[in-house]
Amino acid sequence: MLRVNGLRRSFDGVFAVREVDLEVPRGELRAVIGPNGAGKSTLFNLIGGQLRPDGGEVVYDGDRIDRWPSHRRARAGIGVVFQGARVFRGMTVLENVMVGAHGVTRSGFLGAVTRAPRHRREEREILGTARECLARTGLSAWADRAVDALPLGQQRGVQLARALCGRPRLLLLDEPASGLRAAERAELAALVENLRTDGLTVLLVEHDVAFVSRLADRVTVLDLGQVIAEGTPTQVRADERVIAAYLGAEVSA
Ligand SMILES: Nc1ncnc2c1ncn2[C@@H]1O[C@H](COP(=O)(O)OP(=O)(O)OP(=O)(O)O)[C@@H](O)[C@H]1O
Repeated sequence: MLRVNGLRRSFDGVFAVREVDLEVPRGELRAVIGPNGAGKSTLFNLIGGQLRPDGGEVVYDGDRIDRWPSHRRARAGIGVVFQGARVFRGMTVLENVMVGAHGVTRSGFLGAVTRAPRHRREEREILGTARECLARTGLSAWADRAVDALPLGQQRGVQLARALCGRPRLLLLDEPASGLRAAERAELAALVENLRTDGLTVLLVEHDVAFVSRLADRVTVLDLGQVIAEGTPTQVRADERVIAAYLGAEVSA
């Protein structure tokens, strides 16, 4: 489903991602972990299309996509939930989720605003999709509530539902559990697990090893922009290079 070969990206001459190889089969939930500054978000943005690589390639479903703009990747089925993403305040939960579908309709958001007949038809389709995605994330009962009124855990659910509205086949999640309380993390984990059971391929970038251990089929560990280990959660947790990278980060923090 996703193959990354020799991917490189530097900022001001310093490598953030250095010769990274990654292969994620269809239907797998892959976690990418690593200490602060390991290059996780950079890798995420190189796959999602927010950044261009200096070298190497990203192949998605047989197509080389590393020069494609992010909206083309979205249309091809790559859904993204960014680190620290915000909900649209002042809008309802349902409206927040509908925004996710506008990007993939032919008329887009502008068409929805001008309300031509075809756009009205698309608007109805979008509404249906949004309701379906809210149901998938267990948020239907909140559809007409102001999104600001929801606790942070459920706001993350709204972001997930918004990404699902684009009907992704590969879902990229950057630290979705950050800032959540233990019970909210558990709920989010259950939600992500359900998506995987539905057949979605998921790439989950996360700092917290415990969170991914329960969820991931396999884990790729980055440190200083390079892959230092890859395997099942049990394998990487026992890996000496991984332990050293995390301990080193704590000592220097
Ligand atoms: N836009 C940028 N401009 C300059 N340097 C950057 C930029 N983005 C990332 N970096 C640098 O690249 C390195 C990797 O950063 P990145 O954010 O990818 O790591 P990370 O593993 O996601 O860290 P965190 O867990 O803290 O989010 C860091 O040294 C960072 O300072």
